[in-house]
Amino acid sequence: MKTAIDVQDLWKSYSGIPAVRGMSMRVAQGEVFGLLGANGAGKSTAIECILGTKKADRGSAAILGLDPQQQRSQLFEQVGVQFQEASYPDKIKVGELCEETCCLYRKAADYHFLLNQLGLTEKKKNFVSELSGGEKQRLFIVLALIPNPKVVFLDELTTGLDPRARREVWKCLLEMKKAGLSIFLTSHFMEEVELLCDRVAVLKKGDVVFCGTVNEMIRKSPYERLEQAYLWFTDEEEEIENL
Ligand SMILES: Nc1ncnc2c1ncn2[C@@H]1O[C@H](COP(=O)(O)OP(=O)(O)OP(=O)(O)O)[C@@H](O)[C@H]1O
Repeated sequence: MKTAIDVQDLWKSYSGIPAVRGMSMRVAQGEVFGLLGANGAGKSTAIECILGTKKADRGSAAILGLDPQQQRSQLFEQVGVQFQEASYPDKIKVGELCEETCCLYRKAADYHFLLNQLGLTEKKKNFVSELSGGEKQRLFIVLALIPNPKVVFLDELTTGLDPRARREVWKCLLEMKKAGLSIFLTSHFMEEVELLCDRVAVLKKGDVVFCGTVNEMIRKSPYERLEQAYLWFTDEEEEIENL
């Protein structure tokens, strides 16, 4: 199977305090891979080092065989990214933002088609600031898909959404998965992880403490549910009592 993302012994510290400690993992093309971990475990730092927007102290990362630092422009054309705190000017309309994003790419997708696929056609003339949380997240998916990417990175895409909006986003992601896209996501929702992810890695204070399928993760813990297994791997056992 072809490799979409290859991370080898990645290290990153801030002022001498390690945030990611020797992360290694491979994501196959067409796979949905989930990076899990508590707040501050190092997920966003890992994503930024993999994408090359932050420089790792040690180790290497390749996306589609390309070096994110040395081959930025080639990579930019093939990778879609949604960051946790994506911010756009308030006074821009949905259609305008899509058009501006399309201008950045040589082979941009037809954004009208994407807006339609994600149920946002009627919002084309609305200001981005007028969209609901769920609509905004769906717009971020559209923007991430505009490059016609082979790989997309989604950092806590459904955080802050109500259950129905979250399910709408899941439906979109399942469609993307069916279309063969490689997806690297972070999430705090175990239901989402179970539904979407082929494999997961669990980060604890910068260390990868588990990498494998959801079923393997449950089997390797003393528990029967993913949420309990996750808390066990991250040493938050006192929380399990409350589940
Ligand atoms: N620019 C920075 N300068 C200093 N410390 C940072 C910086 N960015 C992150 N950190 C620290 O690195 C650690 C990992 O942070 P990171 O944002 O990668 O975690 P995360 O797993 O993505 O968390 P969350 O789930 O809350 O988004 C945290 O202790 C954080 O305070």
